[in-house]
Amino acid sequence: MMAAGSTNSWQRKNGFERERVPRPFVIGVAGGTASGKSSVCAKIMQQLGQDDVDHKQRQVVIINQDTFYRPLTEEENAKALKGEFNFDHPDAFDNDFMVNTLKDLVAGKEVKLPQYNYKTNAREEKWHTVYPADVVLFEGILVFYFKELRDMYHMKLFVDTDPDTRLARRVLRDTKERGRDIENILHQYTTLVKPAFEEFCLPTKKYADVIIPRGADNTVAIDLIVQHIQELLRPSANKIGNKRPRYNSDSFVGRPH
Ligand SMILES: Nc1ncnc2c1ncn2[C@@H]1O[C@H](COP(=O)(O)OP(=O)(O)O)[C@@H](O)[C@H]1O
Ligand SMILES: O=c1ccn([C@@H]2O[C@H](COP(=O)(O)O)[C@@H](O)[C@H]2O)c(=O)[nH]1
Repeated sequence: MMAAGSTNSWQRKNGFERERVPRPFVIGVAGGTASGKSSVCAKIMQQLGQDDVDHKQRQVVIINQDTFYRPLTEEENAKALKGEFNFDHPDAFDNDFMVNTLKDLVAGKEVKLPQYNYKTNAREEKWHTVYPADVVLFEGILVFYFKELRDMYHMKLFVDTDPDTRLARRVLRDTKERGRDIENILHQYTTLVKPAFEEFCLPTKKYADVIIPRGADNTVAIDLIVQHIQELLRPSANKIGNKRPRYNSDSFVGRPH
């Protein structure tokens, strides 16, 4: 008889090599600006029952790629204030910081991260701690662009929302929440955001495992993704030879902290 968790030669030959679902389970969530990436992640987190959990105990964490914008020079900052700095180009990010942070989270380490301030186009001085979790959602416009990052995801989601809808949402959001005026938003969007989306973000859609049309409105897609995560993280689903357990939508089964 074979011990639970071990593989026999037939299983190895037929690709049943993976014994364990990786922890943390890392999910990349890409998509254009204002496509609903944050909203989709928030819904996943909520449906996994993690909303009311203290941040130190959370089994699911959301990391926003905007956290990793590199500090600007004075000259770049002057351009940014006029909507003329390209925040949608891969060079706008501190790539090492981004990759090392994700590596640390994958290694089960806690990390310290700044809060990004869209009004000053800079990181806040005070940094906060993100604790190890079972599921890491890493979301941003270019999270599929960098191969080193791409290789760390166990699941890749692309939030695919109509560009007119995205622009309308961006105008509302950036006037209300990011201290911008409409002229500045439209100038930045037409000269930088849209061309960069077409050059750098849209071509990465091909890497997605799941494309989510209409973002957070797509409850069917979000329900399926949440069910899949719950099933993957159920302890008995980690063992080859064990029967798949019945799905229980009431509870998220993760590592006790
Ligand atoms: N389904 C929706 N209907 C209406 N507004 C939405 C919807 N999804 C997102 N929004 C709004 O659009 C803006 C961008 O959404 P967000 O989830 O932050 O997108 P992203 O993270 O891709 O930039 C936010 O102001 C958000 O409240
Ligand atoms: O200082 C900044 C930093 C970023 N942006 C814009 O933000 C979006 C990315 O955030 P989403 O939440 O995905 O929309 C990107 O398109 C940048 O243009 C900015 O304007 N200023």
